[in-house]
Parts: sequence; structure tokens; C-alpha cells
Amino acid sequence: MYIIIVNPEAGNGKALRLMQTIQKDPLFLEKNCRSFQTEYQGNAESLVQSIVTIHHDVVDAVIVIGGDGTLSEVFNGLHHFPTIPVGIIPAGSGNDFARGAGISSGGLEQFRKILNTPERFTFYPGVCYKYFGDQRSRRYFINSIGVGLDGKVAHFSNQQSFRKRLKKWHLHPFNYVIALLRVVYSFKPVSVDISIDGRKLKLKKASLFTIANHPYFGNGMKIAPKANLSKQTFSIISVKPLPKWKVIGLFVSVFFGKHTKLKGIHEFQGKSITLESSELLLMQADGQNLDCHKCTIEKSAKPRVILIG
Ligand SMILES: Nc1ncnc2c1ncn2[C@@H]1O[C@H](COP(=O)(O)OP(=O)(O)OP(=O)(O)O)[C@@H](O)[C@H]1O
Repeated sequence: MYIIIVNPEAGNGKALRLMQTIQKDPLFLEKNCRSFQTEYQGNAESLVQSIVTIHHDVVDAVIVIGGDGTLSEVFNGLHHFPTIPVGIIPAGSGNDFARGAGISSGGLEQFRKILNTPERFTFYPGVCYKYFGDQRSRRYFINSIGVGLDGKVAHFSNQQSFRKRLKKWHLHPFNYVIALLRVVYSFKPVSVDISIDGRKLKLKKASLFTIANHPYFGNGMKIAPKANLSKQTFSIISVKPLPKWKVIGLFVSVFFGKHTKLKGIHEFQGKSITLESSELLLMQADGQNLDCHKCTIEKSAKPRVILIG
């Protein structure tokens, strides 16, 4: 049985339209596909978790039609069943994970290939442990985690009113860039102690600190050029405090992949990163809001399998 999770809002309705096409395909019935639409933010995670808890013995794969947010929720929902493969049919507005995995959007054709002749690809997602006293919570991420300006941009761009306005003007693919221009002038670098694989970083304040599974974020910006999904390490980008105009220059240079040559910007490789701060760190994990005073970010010990059509 194939479980198909669709976010009807993804890509401004593109995912829903694709689902309707797929449901009419003979393979849908032949291969025993069941489709489910998400109803609210976070629903993909709970939906997948409850379906596979009951049906894991007969589930061949979970197929996601949507964007990075939905995909990230599905990987979190499969925490107890990491061996169930995930088929990806990108239909969001950004699709950075698909880009990082080398998946080009193919719609119905891709659905058919995922069912008939899929290519299997193994990767290790990131996992962020957030500490509260003696307790800790866990969140998997497939794209990146960002602190500093990246976190502030995400917290701004995730506001319902902002998202609605962009959708109305068909500007949602530029969500990240527009939010960046909106928040950059009021942004102040964050104070944070960072260690990578047990070694303390000299940097005490950062404009941006991003931990990436693959190169892309914000709809195709190549923030971490050396990141590679098949590696068991992250690429880590640190940006020291810079004047505002240089920060904007940095994002322009990201489009040309030249930013890591600029002064004050470094790219490291690492497996385990700890962030600690007396101030509440505003962060993003796969574009979703996160905040903490202390967290550890590691590569998951459990590999996940994706099916590429
Ligand atoms: N029915 C729904 N109504 C509103 N939001 C939803 C619904 N279902 C899911 N969501 C939320 O919509 C958000 C965006 O979804 P998703 O990432 O799939 O699409 P996207 O934003 O178009 O694509 P991308 O993230 O690749 O740019 C996610 O946080 C998800 O939880």
C-alpha cells in the first residue's frame, strides 16, 4: 500500500491539482494508493504517524506531494518507522530539498516512476535537540537550521498576514528575499557560544549561522556550496557581524555562489554542533520557527530512504 500525503495549500494549489490528476491514473488503484489531505500546519506529521502506527506492515512507501514544510513534517512523523521509504513529488513554492536531492519536478510521470522503477537514495537527516533544564525535545530537519538573521527572517515570513499578502500578489516564491529586506535594518547580531565537534568557535557574535544538509535554502539560494545530502556531515556557514549593506551584498553573492570567498564568512564541516546563549535564539528549522537558549544539532543515526522518480 502507498500512502500519499498532499498539502492542498502547497505551491498555491499546485499540489492539489497534481493529486487530482494522479487519482485518475490507473496505477493509483492498481498499486493500492490511499491519499490524505493535510488540514492545518503540523497535520502531515500527526497524520503519517497515526497511519503508519496501524499499517506499517503493509505500507510500501509514503509519497509526499507538497513543499519542504510538508516533507519535513512527514520525516518527523516517521521517527518510529525510519525504514519506510519516502517518495517525493515536489509541488511547493520552494522545493529546496528536491533541488538538493537532484529531483526535477515531473508531476504524473514522476508518480509513475516512483511506483514502477524508483531510484533509492539514502541520506541522514539532521536532528536538533532543544534543552529545557533536564528535559529535551527532538526535531528532525531535512534542509537546514539557521540562527541569527535567518531565524529572524523565518519568524517574520511565517506570520499568517505576511504569507496571505504574498499569495494574493503571487509573490510567494520570493517569500524569503522579501522578508529579508523587511527585517535586515532592525536586525542585531546574536551573542552565541558555538562548538563544532567539541571545538569552540572563536566567533562570539554572529549575523548568521546556518547548518545545512544540502546546499539550498530560501528557494534556490546556494548558501552552503560544499553541503551534500549523501555526506554524514553538515556544512556549516558562519557570518560574523557585518554592516547592513554588506549583509545584503552577501545574499546577492549567494545567488552567484561567491559568498564563501568574502571576508568574515566561513564554511566548516561537522557532525555535532552545540549552540548556547543567554538570549533567546530565534531559529528556523526547514523554514519553521524554533527558539532556544541551548540546543545540540547532530546527524541522525538512522538513515532514511527516499524514492526518486
Ligand atoms: N491545509 C492546510 N492549510 C494551511 N497550511 C497547511 C495545510 N496543510 C499544511 N499546511 C502548512 O503549510 C506550510 C507550507 O507547506 P509546504 O512547505 O508544503 O508548501 P510551500 O510553502 O508551498 O512550499 P516550500 O516550503 O517548498 O516553499 C507547512 O508549514 C504546512 O504545515
